Amino acid sequence: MAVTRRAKIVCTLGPATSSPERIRGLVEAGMDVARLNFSHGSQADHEKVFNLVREAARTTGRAVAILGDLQGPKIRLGRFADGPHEWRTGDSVVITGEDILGTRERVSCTYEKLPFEVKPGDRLLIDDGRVAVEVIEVEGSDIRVLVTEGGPVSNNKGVSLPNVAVSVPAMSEKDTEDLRFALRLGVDMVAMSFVRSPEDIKLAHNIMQEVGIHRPVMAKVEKPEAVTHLEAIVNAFDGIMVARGDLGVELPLDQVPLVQKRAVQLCRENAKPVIVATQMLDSMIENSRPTRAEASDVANAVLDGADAVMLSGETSVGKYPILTVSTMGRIVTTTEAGSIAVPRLQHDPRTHGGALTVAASQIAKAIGAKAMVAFTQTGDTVRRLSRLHCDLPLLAFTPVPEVRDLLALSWGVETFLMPFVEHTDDMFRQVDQAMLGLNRANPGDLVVIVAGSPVGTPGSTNTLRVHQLGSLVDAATAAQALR
Ligand SMILES: Nc1ncnc2c1ncn2[C@@H]1O[C@H](COP(=O)(O)OP(=O)(O)OP(=O)(O)O)[C@@H](O)[C@H]1O
Ligand SMILES: CC(=O)C(=O)O
Ligand SMILES: [K+]
Ligand SMILES: [Mg+2]
Repeated sequence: MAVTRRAKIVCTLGPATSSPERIRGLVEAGMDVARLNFSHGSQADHEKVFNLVREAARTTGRAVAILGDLQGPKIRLGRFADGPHEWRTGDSVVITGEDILGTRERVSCTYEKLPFEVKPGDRLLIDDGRVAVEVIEVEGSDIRVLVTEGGPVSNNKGVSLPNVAVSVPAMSEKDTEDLRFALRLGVDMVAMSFVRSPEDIKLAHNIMQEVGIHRPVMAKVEKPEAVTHLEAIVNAFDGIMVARGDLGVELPLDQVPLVQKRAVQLCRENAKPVIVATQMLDSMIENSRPTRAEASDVANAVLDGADAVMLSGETSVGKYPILTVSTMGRIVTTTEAGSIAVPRLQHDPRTHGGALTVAASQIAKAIGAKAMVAFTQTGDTVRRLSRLHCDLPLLAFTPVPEVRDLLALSWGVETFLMPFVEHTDDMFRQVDQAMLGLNRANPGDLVVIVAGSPVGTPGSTNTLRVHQLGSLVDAATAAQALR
């Protein structure tokens, strides 16, 4: 059974990737998760691409999950009446809390209280720090600023205030509406931006409760508060995105690499999926080849042990979206083919699931098994296998669609949505059907199966079986295979 790429690829969709052809191209190039970024575009735009992704997944037969990424409490510039402008160093311009259609000289921002929360001398960074301005004075709703580092400005660019604790709520009205919309649309998972506390997940859960649709929620780590409470946030949420774009503005830039490594390791210790995001192949927005530094960045995220790597502007607005995905896929595959191991877990797994999965991977290697298989109701067992980054194929069987969807993010996991298993014989039959039916292995090959008993009871992971494909083995045969 050939193992190809194991780390997953998340692609942000946008104007460059809104046509059926482009979306199909992304899927064929290896997109595992499509990110709908609610910071940009209308709900109608997102609905359109949502349907195109589902369509492309169906026609290609590839599993593609859809992530709805909420804007979060980010302050942004409003819209300009007449396209992008250049703010030159030394220019004096106005950012206003008033809701106006902007000009080069005066543009609105999405947080009307901003004029009351800044003071002369404060530094504002626009578009992930590409443009910097300093507050000169505040007159009513107008903040007069001096451009200290010039550059282009355009619609909805982010505004960060690294040293100002602004009092924006964790979910804006827009976020609430977008979340309701995304849930009803059918997204597979949700990301909350600018998470500051483990409690923030409750805001999403409340809305899920109200709508009656529950989906996994990822926390985007892009605030100093999230770095401070990282472990609690990893525990509270279903996974993490290291959102390096805003993180590198909110924190001194030089801290980003270590936060990335710490977040990836913490997620692995806790068996939660982790995405490394932003600027991974940034120069491919314009060029058909990435820089060597960018190739190394993707490779190093994989070697850190990330479950997934993400493309943003490269696929949403870039010139070479599909080429970028295939380039990223190649870098990942080549890196994984090298014999450099990801860091070891820093703790010895002690939960039943944790200990059993470590044993399963050792046994699988020792007996030359062709794959590891996990039966899971929550996804937890298979995430515990995934975090070990074992070379063998890793198959998850679950009757729960939401579990399959979140597993789209987990390193090396291929998921089969299967009917609920009542007896162990059903379990073996499902494995045979998947592996032999799809020509993934031959009769007589061994696989190691981890499951719970009684079968189908969440949290009961306690069974490890060696199964010979094509035979309904009993315990004696399994024991013999183990010898
Ligand atoms: N749907 C869209 N319509 C118009 N412009 C877009 C759209 N999506 C992205 N862009 C442009 O591409 C840039 C990069 O895209 P990306 O999706 O990474 O946005 P971002 O603002 O950096 O993300 P985030 O809000 O999550 O931090 C954006 O800043 C924006 O200028
Ligand atoms: C992805 C994202 O939101 C960031 O990097 O800031
Ligand atoms: K967003
Ligand atoms: Mg961000």
